[in-house]
Amino acid sequence: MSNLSALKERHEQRLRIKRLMISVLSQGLILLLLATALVFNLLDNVSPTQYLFLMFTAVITQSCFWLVFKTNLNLRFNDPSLTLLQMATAIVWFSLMISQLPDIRGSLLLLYVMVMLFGIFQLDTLEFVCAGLLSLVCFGAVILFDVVRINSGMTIQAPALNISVMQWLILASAQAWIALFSSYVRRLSERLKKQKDVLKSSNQKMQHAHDALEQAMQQLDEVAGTDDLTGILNRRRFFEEAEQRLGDSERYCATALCMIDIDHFKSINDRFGHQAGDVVLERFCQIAANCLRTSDLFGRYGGEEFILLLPQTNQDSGVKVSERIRQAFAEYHFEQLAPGLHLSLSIGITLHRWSEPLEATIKRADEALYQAKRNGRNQTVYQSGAERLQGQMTPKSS
Ligand SMILES: Nc1nc2c(ncn2[C@@H]2O[C@H](COP(=O)(O)OP(=O)(O)OP(=O)(O)O)[C@@H](O)[C@H]2O)c(=O)[nH]1
Repeated sequence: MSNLSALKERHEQRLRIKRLMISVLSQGLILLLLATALVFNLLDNVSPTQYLFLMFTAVITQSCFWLVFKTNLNLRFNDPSLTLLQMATAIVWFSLMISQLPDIRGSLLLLYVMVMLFGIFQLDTLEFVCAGLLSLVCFGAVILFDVVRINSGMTIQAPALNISVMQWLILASAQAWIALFSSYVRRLSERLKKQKDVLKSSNQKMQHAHDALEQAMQQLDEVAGTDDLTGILNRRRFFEEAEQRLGDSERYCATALCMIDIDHFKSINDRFGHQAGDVVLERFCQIAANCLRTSDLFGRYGGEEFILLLPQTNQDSGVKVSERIRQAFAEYHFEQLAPGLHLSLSIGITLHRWSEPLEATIKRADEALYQAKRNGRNQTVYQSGAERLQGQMTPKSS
């Protein structure tokens, strides 16, 4: 058995024991009510010995069930919950009790109905009908037992035969009604289950279609070289152009590289929807583009992360450009999404070292970006290769 199914089995076994505890509690409650009635002398025909006998049989039967569940013996049966067996035991026990309490027999018939409720979701129609018939047979046996004892000359307190027969008929009608009701409930729950499965599989199909569409759009973007949503360079084209620019650059000419990430962008999608997220991305690109020179390279690195290559830019100028973008974006009011909504950026910046691979520069800028996130976001962090220097930091609440 795999770990997962063992875990599931343990969980179900715990549920079965919980269900047993509910039945123990119900029986305990009935015994408590009986004890109260005895203490207040409301039951003339029940002796303490009879009461103790009822209690003893209840304890014995429920302990047996508890042991069976605890030792996992129940797993050998077709229905490991042993619902039918538990119901049958309860029916026999209630019949025993009913036979001893002729004064309140009419009201005690409710207990049979109560037992049937335990099986509504667990038993199939045939098992349910069998349980109902067992209750009728047991109650019939109680009436017959009274008749036999009266005919053999014993003086016992028992309802008149016609009343008993009437009670039996009422119980039979109630059980027939419950059997019909339970089969209706079962059919309904099976229908709901089927509908849920259909819904699940069509959701999966839609998800596959959505993924395929997204993949196709990504491939189109790749071919076009620009990002479909924002219109700036896509990752592949940015790399191609950046490699070329760095290859052509003079040894002593500084080039800065920035990684830019919109803070808490996921929460924008979650709060206002994916389309609102797209609007933010587009707006960010427009704001950033307005802060750049035509010679700067601006690309979408992926998701809500953007990349900037600033040729002929040293540390001071690079940090200034980053801060200009960060501040312009922070000042923008996204009132179409929510009144008073301002968003922020975290930016990591570094200088490209002559002849180092582009990936190494990006890695350093990325580290600076994560430092900016760790510092609390809404800021620019500069990282040179050897030491880390924090750039402008003007945290602004969004
Ligand atoms: N609307 C929209 N969302 C996107 C797009 N691409 C990626 N995303 C979403 O961007 C979110 C990125 O979330 P995270 O990586 O957790 O980052 P974050 O919420 O900004 O958190 P921090 O970076 O730690 O501040 C994910 O929910 C992606 O689904 C896109 O093109 N449009």
